[in-house]
Amino acid sequence: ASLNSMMQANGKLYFGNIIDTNTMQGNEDGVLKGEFGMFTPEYSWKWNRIQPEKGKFHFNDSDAVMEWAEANGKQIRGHTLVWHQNIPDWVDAITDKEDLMKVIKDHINKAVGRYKGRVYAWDVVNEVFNEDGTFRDSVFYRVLGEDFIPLAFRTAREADPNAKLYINEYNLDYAGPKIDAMLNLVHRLQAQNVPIDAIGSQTHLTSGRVNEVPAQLKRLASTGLDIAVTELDIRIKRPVTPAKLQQQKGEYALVTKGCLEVPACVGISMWGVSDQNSWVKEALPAFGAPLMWDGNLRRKGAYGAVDGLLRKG
Ligand SMILES: OC[C@H]1CNC[C@@H](O)[C@@H]1O[C@@H]1O[C@H](CO)[C@@H](O[C@@H]2O[C@H](CO)[C@@H](O[C@@H]3O[C@H](CO)[C@@H](O)[C@H](O)[C@H]3O)[C@H](O)[C@H]2O)[C@H](O)[C@H]1O
Repeated sequence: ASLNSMMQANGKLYFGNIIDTNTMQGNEDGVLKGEFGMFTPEYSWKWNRIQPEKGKFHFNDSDAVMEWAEANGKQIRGHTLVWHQNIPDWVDAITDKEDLMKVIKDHINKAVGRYKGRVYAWDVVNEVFNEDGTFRDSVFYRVLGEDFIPLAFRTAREADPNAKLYINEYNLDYAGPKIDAMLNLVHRLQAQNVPIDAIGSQTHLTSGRVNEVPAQLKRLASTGLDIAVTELDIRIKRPVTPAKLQQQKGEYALVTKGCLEVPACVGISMWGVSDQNSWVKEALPAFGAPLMWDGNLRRKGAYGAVDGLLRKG
């Protein structure tokens, strides 16, 4: 039984992972198709890929990802529409309110409209907060303040009334000003009847700092929205040792159990298959071995822990 089918047997919608042009025909293809049911495009659906120049849209790679999913009976979580990273310079340079609102609406209408009725969800806004709970600096916040968030959600809802609309963020894994700010923002959006359906907790974790995850998932669920673990990996401070891998096993089980125990948690998505191809390798070289398969695509103890937990049901 696949992780996806066992997750469904436990009353959830999916167990997912990432996909993109670099992995669609790669050596992970078999594991991706065999284990996972929901896929998040790793980079080809981001603004700098879809609209690198104003008014010029490139959908070749994003179409290929959508067609790969449909050809293999898989679903897609669109990622991501409004994010401070991977923004072309022409967007970053905008200073006029009306101009930026028009540009945001146009981008969302084109990107969401193209896959209308074909995607399960969209990460509408991504990573809007600093660690201290203040809003992160971005062209969106600089020019429009917090208003870019309701604008993005309302536009996405009109463009695809069926897609689940997410706000997605990292480091919501422990109590502190960032998750407090997220909860307060969601309450403000709900009070304004902004069409937000769910909160995505990326869950990029550091081994040894995992224990609060279940409690924080419960807090996110207290908003009444769906929640999901959207980008799971648990990186280990180097050197990676058998004892640390043993600890990681328990941590993968704890996060999975944390989602199983919260009815509002619809599913878990991983951010990669093999340790070899993880973003952690380049971005955080002091850490390693964050995923459930090793560099030779052998299942790690982490896989066994999750598999065992889901089988127990
Ligand atoms: O940073 C990790 C997470 C954090 N949360 C949000 C989530 O979206 C983010 O994911 C990472 O987000 C990063 C920025 O978009 C992605 O990095 C992109 O990853 C792509 C594929 O490797 C890179 O594209 C390749 O770049 C190469 C050199 O520039 C080119 O030669 C390749 O043709 C091109 O495909 C992009 O430059 C690089 O920006 C990572 O794959 C992806 O794992």
